[in-house]
Amino acid sequence: MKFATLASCFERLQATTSRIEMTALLARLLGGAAPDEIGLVCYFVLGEIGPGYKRVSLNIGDRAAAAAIALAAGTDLSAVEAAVREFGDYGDVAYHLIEAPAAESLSVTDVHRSLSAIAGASGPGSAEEKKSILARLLAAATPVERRYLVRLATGNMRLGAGDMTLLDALAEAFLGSRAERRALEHAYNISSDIGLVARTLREGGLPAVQAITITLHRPIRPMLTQRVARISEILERIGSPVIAVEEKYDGERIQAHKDGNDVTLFSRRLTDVTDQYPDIARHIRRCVAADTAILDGEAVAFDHETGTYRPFQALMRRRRKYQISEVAAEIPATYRVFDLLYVNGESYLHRSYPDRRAKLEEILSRDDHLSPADRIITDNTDGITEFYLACIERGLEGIVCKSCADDSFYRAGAREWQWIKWKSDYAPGLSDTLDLVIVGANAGRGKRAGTYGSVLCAAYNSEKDVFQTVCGMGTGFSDPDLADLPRRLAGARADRQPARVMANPQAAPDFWFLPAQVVEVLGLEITESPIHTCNWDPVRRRGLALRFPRFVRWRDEKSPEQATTTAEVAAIFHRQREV
Ligand SMILES: Nc1ncnc2c1ncn2[C@@H]1O[C@H](COP(=O)(O)OP(=O)(O)OP(=O)(O)O)[C@@H](O)[C@H]1O
Repeated sequence: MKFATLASCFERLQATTSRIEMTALLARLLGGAAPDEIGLVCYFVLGEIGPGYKRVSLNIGDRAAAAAIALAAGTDLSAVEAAVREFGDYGDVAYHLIEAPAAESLSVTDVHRSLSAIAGASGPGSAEEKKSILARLLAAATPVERRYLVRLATGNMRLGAGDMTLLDALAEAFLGSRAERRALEHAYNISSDIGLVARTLREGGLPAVQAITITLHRPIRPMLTQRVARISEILERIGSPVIAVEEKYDGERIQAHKDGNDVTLFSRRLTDVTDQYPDIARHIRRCVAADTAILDGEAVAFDHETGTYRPFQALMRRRRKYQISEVAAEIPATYRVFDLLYVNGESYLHRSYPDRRAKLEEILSRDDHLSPADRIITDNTDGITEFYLACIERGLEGIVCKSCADDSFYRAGAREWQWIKWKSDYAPGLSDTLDLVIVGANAGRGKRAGTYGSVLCAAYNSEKDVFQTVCGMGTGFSDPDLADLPRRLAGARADRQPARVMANPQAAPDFWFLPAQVVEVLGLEITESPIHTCNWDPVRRRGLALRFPRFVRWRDEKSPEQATTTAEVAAIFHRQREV
């Protein structure tokens, strides 16, 4: 496939404000891709050059992009900088500034090869090498291609298509309808690699996709928890006669892959964080009695002298330090394992939670640094409440209740009623904060001139793969947070309402943003609203809104699709009413 075909599809994707049209455009594009290209096309659409978990970084910053554009255009840096002031985007600068006619016709594979060479360049002289590879690509390209080459290289693709939109498009192209997306989702959930799913589908059809299996060092998308409004609802919601109540740790979710002595650790966003936790990798080598295994658990900072857990912030301090081995000694992390997904070549996803837990206990030799999550088994609410209070006393964040039924499988990537969390109350009305996605902002006035006065926040509708607004938020920010807002949001600026953002005209902000930044928000209650589109009822012309939202913190470890869902907001609203 010619890269020009891709670039012209990208132009159309950017111009559309309809998700259905976006899916149709992508389906047509994917339908025309050859087996060895289709995976690359998927990565490019997502603004990447490989599966997200591989952490392939091109490391082309604004300065390097400017230098490459100058080289390809035969001008100096000051001309590029002037054009950046005029157009505001390096892709547009490359489009306008480089005048040479396209030297050759680039294929998708050519572009991927060159970008991979840029990613692979390291050591002294690599900055020069990256610049000249990019300049050569730009010189060979047409103006529209240049726009997207620069956006790919600088990590600013901003097409607004997410992985679920791509799965819909693949289903439409190869299985006849978007309704078939579910058939592809499982393969994606256990491989976290949309390129692989696309390639397999293109080559071998649905049976081949269904044969995709768990592979070590390739992350599985994590199973997630639901929430309820009252502790007394937990048993009824889970629906199994006995449940397990586990301690809830306030640390970082870590999926550990052990392959002999080779250990890989993945974060909640499925990036490789092995370098961040050399201590945990060591404990896993020592304490896991299996040749191969995939564990799910939480890394928590633990004070071995006092035997108490330390807060999430302590763990995050490790991240900022360069010399991780030194900080690891100062702030040791322990690994509390709550699930087993795979052992000695066998998937455990379709085993019940009690079976998985029994095997987990069999293969773990527990010590201070690594142990299965502490828990009780109970059939009554008093038992749950007692354990919860004891957890809070020990400085934990709360509990996670889990079904023990025969069908309590590990549902990769799903948020269902098999796992329910209960945390200490943050606010009188809500039992939890929401994680929302910033999709817009209003200009600041007075004291806030130069930054934003408020941001427009949205929840994720996972059924439709769109973002629906829930509130405008202007309070809770510290002065430094406020001052930093424009920088934080700069990369996501969009010149019109993005296709996957649903907002009513009354809520239209001064500036739009593509869904990228996730923020934790505290609020008083959920109410009906004629303005916000969360769970929009077209007949009553009402959605749901969060009242009195306050900024709590940034959730950089979450992707927009991992934000609070509109279904969760609806569940909170209905339960609030019952109370
Ligand atoms: N015993 C446990 N079982 C499952 N998850 C646990 C447990 N202890 C701690 N956790 C953590 O709790 C998280 C879910 O609760 P929480 O609301 O704190 O996190 P979140 O990031 O806001 O939500 P989510 O991960 O569900 O999107 C899990 O992702 C996991 O990292």
